[in-house]
Amino acid sequence: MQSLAPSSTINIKSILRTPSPSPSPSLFRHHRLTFTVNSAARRFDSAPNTGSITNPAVPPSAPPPPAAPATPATGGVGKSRADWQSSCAILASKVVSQQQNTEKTGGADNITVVNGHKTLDLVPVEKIPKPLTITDLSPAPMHGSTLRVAYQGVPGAYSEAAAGKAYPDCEAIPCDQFEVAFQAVELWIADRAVLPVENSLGGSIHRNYDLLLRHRLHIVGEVQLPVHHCLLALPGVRKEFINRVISHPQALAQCELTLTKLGLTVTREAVDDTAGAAEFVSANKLRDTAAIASARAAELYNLNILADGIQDDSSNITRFVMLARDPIIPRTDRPFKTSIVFAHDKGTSVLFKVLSAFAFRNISLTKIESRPHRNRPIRLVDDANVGTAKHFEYMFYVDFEASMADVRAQNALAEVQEFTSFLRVLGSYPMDMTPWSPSRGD
Ligand SMILES: O=C(O)C(=O)C[C@]1(C(=O)O)C=C[C@@H](O)C=C1
Repeated sequence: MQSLAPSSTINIKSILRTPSPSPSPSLFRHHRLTFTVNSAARRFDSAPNTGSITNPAVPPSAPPPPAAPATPATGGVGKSRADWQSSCAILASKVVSQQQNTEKTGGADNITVVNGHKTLDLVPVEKIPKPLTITDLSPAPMHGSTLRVAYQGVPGAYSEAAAGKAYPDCEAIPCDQFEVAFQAVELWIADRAVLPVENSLGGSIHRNYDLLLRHRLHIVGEVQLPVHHCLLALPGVRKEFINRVISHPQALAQCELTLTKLGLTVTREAVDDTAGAAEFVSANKLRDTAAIASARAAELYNLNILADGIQDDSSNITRFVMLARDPIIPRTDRPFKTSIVFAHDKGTSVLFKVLSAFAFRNISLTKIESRPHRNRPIRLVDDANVGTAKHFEYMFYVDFEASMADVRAQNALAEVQEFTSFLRVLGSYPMDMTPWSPSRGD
């Protein structure tokens, strides 16, 4: 994975207004994407719920990329997939013409006719383009051959490490908010986003569940990352000097007991990400503040490691999901997981009925999460319902261990749809099966 040095920030609006049709890759290499509300961005925020099953086995037609700036040209080949395909067609027709011409002239003449025009520089026979295969038709990077992966945070964040684990040769693009990572993919600035959804100690990262519903991206994979926290401070600073510890709220929660054991019953302050906390201590030369972050963050921001492995549990794992504009085609030849979200209007025991649709088919659930329904969070009930002052409405997120290509999953979902007023498949994707051991400092 290519690492990115942090520096000043740019915003999506300015990227979209860049007049050049091919923004330089270095633009991204040194900047962090920030959030500026613009009309394009708002369009995605308000994506309506369909209330119907979205089947990842049937990829929706991809939206056209936005204006030219977001679709850089790569060499002589066109910018979009359509350009690229028509380039292939032109090349192919050149080859045919060349062969015909060679037959006629014995190969002496290298001028030929393509689509009625005389042209030079024929494609040599040994470079005849290969026919398209099914892999050519799967979602491909739009920025040359390097996959661009958006993550929240600055270099040194665990999310950057997760992006590298998910896509080893990717170019990781730091974003200042989760929402920006979603938008970077929607606006074709990035090809994928890798975002945390739950941690073995701290629980769910609710913000990302809410954003999954508000945006139209698909879950195409998952990675589990052992998270090994360090306590970082400026060189020369000792633990006794510290009167404040800053980090991402999840990281603070994951180290709460250990901090107390270390005698650091000091102010704890939440910031956007762990590496950002390290960068802040370093940039402001704070001698009374420590950051909880990775060993890589210590290296990047020239901090010392005061304590290593300070997470309260050595098996501290964060699960990240990989998001893309298009779903992947589900398969049955390896373990798959499917994530859905649903809501129901009325009826009794709906949740029980939904869960039993999976239980009766021996499909294991790996996660269930409820979130207050954003549009109708609280409804007051009438006086007859004495004792229940308010009625909450929820969206339920469920992960189960089966592929959408598995007939059991299809039948279960058909049944779930009968009990629910809204159902969406967020993605059907290969399970991360890598065995993990207690987190190490890597
Ligand atoms: O702050 C970071 O480094 C992140 O990547 C975010 C995050 C999170 O959101 O949970 C990721 C992994 C750790 O659990 C702590 C923080």
